[in-house]
Formats: sequence, structure tokens, C-alpha cells
Amino acid sequence: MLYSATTSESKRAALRAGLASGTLQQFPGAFNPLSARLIEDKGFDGVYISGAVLAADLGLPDIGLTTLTEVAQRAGQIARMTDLPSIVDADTGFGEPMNVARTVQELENAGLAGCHIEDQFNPKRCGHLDGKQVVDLDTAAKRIRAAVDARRDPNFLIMARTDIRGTDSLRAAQDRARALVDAGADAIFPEAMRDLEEFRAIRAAVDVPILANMTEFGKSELFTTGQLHDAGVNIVIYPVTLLRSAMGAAERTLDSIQANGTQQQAVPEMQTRARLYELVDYEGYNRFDTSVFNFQVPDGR
Ligand SMILES: C[C@](O)(C(=O)O)[C@H](CC(=O)O)C(=O)O
Ligand SMILES: [Mg+2]
Repeated sequence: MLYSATTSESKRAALRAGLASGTLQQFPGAFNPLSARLIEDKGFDGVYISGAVLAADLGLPDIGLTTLTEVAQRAGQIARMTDLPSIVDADTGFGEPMNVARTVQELENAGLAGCHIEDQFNPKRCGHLDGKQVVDLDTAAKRIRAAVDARRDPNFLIMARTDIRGTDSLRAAQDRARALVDAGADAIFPEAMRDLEEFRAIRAAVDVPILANMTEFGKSELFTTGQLHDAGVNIVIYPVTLLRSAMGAAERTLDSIQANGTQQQAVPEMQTRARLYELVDYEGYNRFDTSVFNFQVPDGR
């Protein structure tokens, strides 16, 4: 009933344990609170909260237009819906190092287990697009140091994302990753790796957990969990996958209504009323007050 009963502190400890477990941690991207519950129900290790999805949710492109307030609020609404740890995309940290410090504290307050902060210039763009610009190492390291110094829970994960592979060599990406770990990063998100060899090269460069971004229609092939694990990756995100699937289904349903004059043909593809009620734990509310859930949902509907 209501929200997760697990404290933020235990979610963060669970995230640390998962990353140290030697098992690839799978974090699908939730596009709303209910989808986070679904991710948990299906047995995944954690929930990713994508900046691209939060921007798209507001009808905006992913170019750094969302504010800290918007991101912290929505990420908090998603994180509280699940017992799993949630990691949020904090883009470039929403400003200068002092802003990054505040960002981390707000995200801690919102119940997140960790975040990633990237080394792009503002305005930023999707890491899989061309024409990105990356800040110099000193600026990037200051963002990470500010984040690490600001956290109050030592288990709140500060992941450094580097976009440098889009503008420079693999060697430069290895050097940047190493330097960001020296600045205090707990984990590295090497963006837009071109193949598994590149993940292996980052693995060889640092001894902290590394993340693979399996976003569709981007620069990376969609590797399997087995391939990523063998390459030494510790955590994989599917950031926009559920939003793309849901929007794809929505388009097909709208087309079907237009073609058939009814949504009847689309009904078999829909989540049933019973399954929706299960996810929101409707029945749990009945245990609290029997006047709430005093009707039967027909079988399988
Ligand atoms: C991971 C990412 O930062 C996101 O916001 O989800 C994006 C995903 C995408 O645009 O496909 C990214 O920059 O890779
Ligand atoms: Mg992003």
C-alpha cells in the first residue's frame, strides 16, 4: 500500500552490493512511477530514470531544458514507488560545481540511490548524436568533486559519465575515465562506445563499476547481457526502451481506432484492469479500509 517501505539508505546499500556482486545489474528506464513498479515486479535489479525520458514527458527535446526542481520531483515520485534502487540522469549537474553540490543533496532528499553527471557543455544533447562538445578535464573533475563532497550518505552513488568518445580517441576516453575516478567518481558511464572492445578498454582503465547504455537507434549495438558481462560491464541501462515501447503501442492503438471505428482489436494488447489494480495494490487498501475494495474484478480483465 502507498509507497515503498524500504528506506533510501537501504536502497543505496543494495545498489552498492549489486555493483560489487559480480552479476550484471539490469536497470530498465521507468517512464512513470507505475512502470517502476512493473520493473520491480518483473525481477530487475533497479530502475533507471532517464533525462531524455523526463524531457520527452514534458514534450521537450533532451537538450538540458529541464530544471533540477522538475527532475528531482519526478525522479522522487518514481523512486518512492519501488523497493529497488533508482539511479537518475542528472545531465551536467544543472550548473556550476556549487549547483552540482545542491543537485546531489536534492536527489538524496528525493530518495534516489545515485546519479550520473556528465562532462558535456551546456546546452547538452543526447550522447549518441554527433556534434557534442565536452568540457576540459579540470571542469569535469570539479563537477565530480563537488558532487562527492556534497553527499551526506556515503552510499549515494556518484557516477561520472564521459561523452569524450564522441569527440576524441578511445585512449582519451580511458584517460578521462581514470581522471574522473581520481576525482572521486564511484562508477564510470562511458557514453557512445562503438563496440565491445571499447567497453573492455574502459574496463582495463579503471577499477570501479562501469555502465553500458543500451539505447536504441544510437551508436552502440544492442549487446546481450552475456556479452556485456564478458566485457566486464557491471550495470546496463535500457533508458528509453519502455517509453518507446509504450508510445509505439499507443500509436498502433490510435491507428486501430481510426481504421476500425473502435478500440476492440487493440484490447488484447492492453494491460488489463486486474493487472493495473495488482500493480497499484488496490487490494492492500482494502485491508486498510474494507469500504474501498468492496467489488470483484471479473477474472482476467
Ligand atoms: C542515457 C541518456 O542520457 C538518457 O537521457 O536516457 C540518453 C539516451 C538517449 O537519448 O537515447 C543518452 O544521451 O544516451
Ligand atoms: Mg541523458
